[in-house]
Amino acid sequence: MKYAALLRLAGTRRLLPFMLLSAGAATLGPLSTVPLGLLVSHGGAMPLITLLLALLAQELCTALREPTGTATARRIDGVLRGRVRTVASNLPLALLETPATQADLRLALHGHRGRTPGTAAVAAAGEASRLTSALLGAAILALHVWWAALLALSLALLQNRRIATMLVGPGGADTLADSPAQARRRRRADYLSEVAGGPGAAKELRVFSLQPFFIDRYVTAMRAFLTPQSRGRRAVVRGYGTVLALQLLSAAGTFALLAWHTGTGLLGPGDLARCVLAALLVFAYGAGSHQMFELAHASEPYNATLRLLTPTRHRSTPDHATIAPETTRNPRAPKDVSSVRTVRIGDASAPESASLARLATDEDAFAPTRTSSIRDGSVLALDGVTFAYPGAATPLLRDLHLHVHPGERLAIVGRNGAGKTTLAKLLTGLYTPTTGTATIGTATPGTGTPGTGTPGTGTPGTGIATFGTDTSTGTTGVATTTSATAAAVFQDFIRYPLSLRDNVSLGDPAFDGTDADVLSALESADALDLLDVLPDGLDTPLSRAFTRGRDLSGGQWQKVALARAMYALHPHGRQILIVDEPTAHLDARAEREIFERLLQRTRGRTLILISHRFATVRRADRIVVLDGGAIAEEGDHAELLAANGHYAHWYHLQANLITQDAP
Ligand SMILES: Nc1ncnc2c1ncn2[C@@H]1O[C@H](COP(=O)(O)OP(=O)(O)OP(=O)(O)O)[C@@H](O)[C@H]1O
Repeated sequence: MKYAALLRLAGTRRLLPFMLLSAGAATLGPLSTVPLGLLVSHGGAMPLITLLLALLAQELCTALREPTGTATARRIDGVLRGRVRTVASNLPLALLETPATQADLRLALHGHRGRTPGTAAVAAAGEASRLTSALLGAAILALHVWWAALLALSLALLQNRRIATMLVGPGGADTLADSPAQARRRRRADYLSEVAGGPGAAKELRVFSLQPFFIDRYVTAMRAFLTPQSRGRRAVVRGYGTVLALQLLSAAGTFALLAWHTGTGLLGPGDLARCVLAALLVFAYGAGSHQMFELAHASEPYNATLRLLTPTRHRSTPDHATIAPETTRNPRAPKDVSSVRTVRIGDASAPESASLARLATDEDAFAPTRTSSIRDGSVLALDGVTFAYPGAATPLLRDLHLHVHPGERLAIVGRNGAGKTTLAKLLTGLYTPTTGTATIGTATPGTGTPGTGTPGTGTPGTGIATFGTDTSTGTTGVATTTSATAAAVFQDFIRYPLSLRDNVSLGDPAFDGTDADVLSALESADALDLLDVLPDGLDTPLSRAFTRGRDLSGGQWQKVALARAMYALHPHGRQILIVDEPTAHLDARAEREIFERLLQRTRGRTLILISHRFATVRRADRIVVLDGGAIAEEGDHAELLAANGHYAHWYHLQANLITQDAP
């Protein structure tokens, strides 16, 4: 029923032909028993023509149902996937990154073995059509010999149920294939197959002669996956014996009854023919159908989609922040903030029992809820922020207080894994604090009205996004933002398989920049010389998957990512730039060049720099040293050297490394 309810998502234009054809396929078989009976009992051209037309129409309905069903399923899946994408793009980043959310997204967007909620909805209609046909057949049979109808129908229902249990019920062969243990084995085998045969690992495999090792592991993993599955399949083959026995019993019993009644003269030849055709329709239901697989396999993608579209089901953290005047919610926020903008994600009150069909058509619950671009000024503040990744036993960062002033150049340093990138993501609203408050907004006092911010709207220059503990409900606020205030280059920047121009101008798709802007960004990232090696200049696709496409070296890609961020810093562009190890792949000359231009281009804007290179870090206005989940030291280069703590130690260590190697 839950699957059939999804059909309405397809819209009348697609649904109507499909439903009409399904109804035709369901009823024309039983209806053709009438001309058949007449033909056998009285002969004549009319019943013959009617019978032929009925059979032809049934064939047509069955054949045309296939493509209309596919179109219906696609439309339903399109609607659901659109919803899922909207929700995913509004999920808190830390939650989006969890394996559980990723698994749900994979299922919701790609289905399971080609089965989706859409294919299940169509299969549900198909099953309903088969059942209708069987019931009508049984009714026709009952008109003549009611106990033959009872026998055939009850055995057909029994067979159908038996097949369903055998194939897809608990312990059935296909549930075995879908069990978490089997899914793990399958993933392992797939991974090993990819490593052993894919291009990604080919270099290392050859250098270390690892192919035999991985092939051997793959064979073992595949065997571990296939053995229980073959056992399950053998059980199915054995189980089919029972179904076959029931089928034989049903056919023998029904036909014996019909023969007996024919012998007693109760059934004439026409009645007998009608009854035989009606009985065959009932038997067909007992034989099962591929639609039963469709229904069973769709449960995983259906449930994953339901979890994603029902935020309260899915989230391990509370999922909404309410709109409230900033002063009541965030007493420690900077005084010059001008208004509050709070972000709502989905509908936190969505009932547990909500059906997917209803959720998918609830316009209010999933309207895009991004904050507007806030581009004027840049207050960044963390107040008493503690942050733990979902599922982590202990917080990574504890009770942090950090205010970044507009125009400040702040460097964050610390050991690997200290939480520098995480801190930068908190500062820009990409992550939401587990407790405490992160404030992101403007420094333009006097504009805007506190508490009037509406998600998705607002005037640039008056907004402030506050994320954190929601004192009105006692929950911890979870909100997301695209961090429209900030441009960023993270360590895992994206290598878009698009043209060089697109790779740069994606820094701000809303900015109608020219090629001159793209070239200027490339120049700032010391990447102009790329144009000498790319055959079609800015139009060259940066992927070898395209004709005349080119791949780039690690350093060249990093320059392109930097150029993308530089592009976002156009005169009306982003006010904050985060660069996470921006020069890790670059040679010393390029590093120096780029850093100078970075400082120039971010003049008057906020720069947050994460780097292990102290030659770069030392030029920041303020350096924050993260250690043990807290800010251990804070100050400018000279102050931190004088303090003689971690920073001084690491700085001297790096300096010594270079001077020791010097001639
Ligand atoms: N999405 C995530 N989910 C769970 N844990 C994460 C996630 N991202 C990072 N971590 C964990 O948080 C810790 C801090 O990571 P982070 O990237 O902030 O460190 P970092 O100081 O920037 O490190 P590095 O100097 O190596 O880049 C690490 O232990 C990491 O494993």
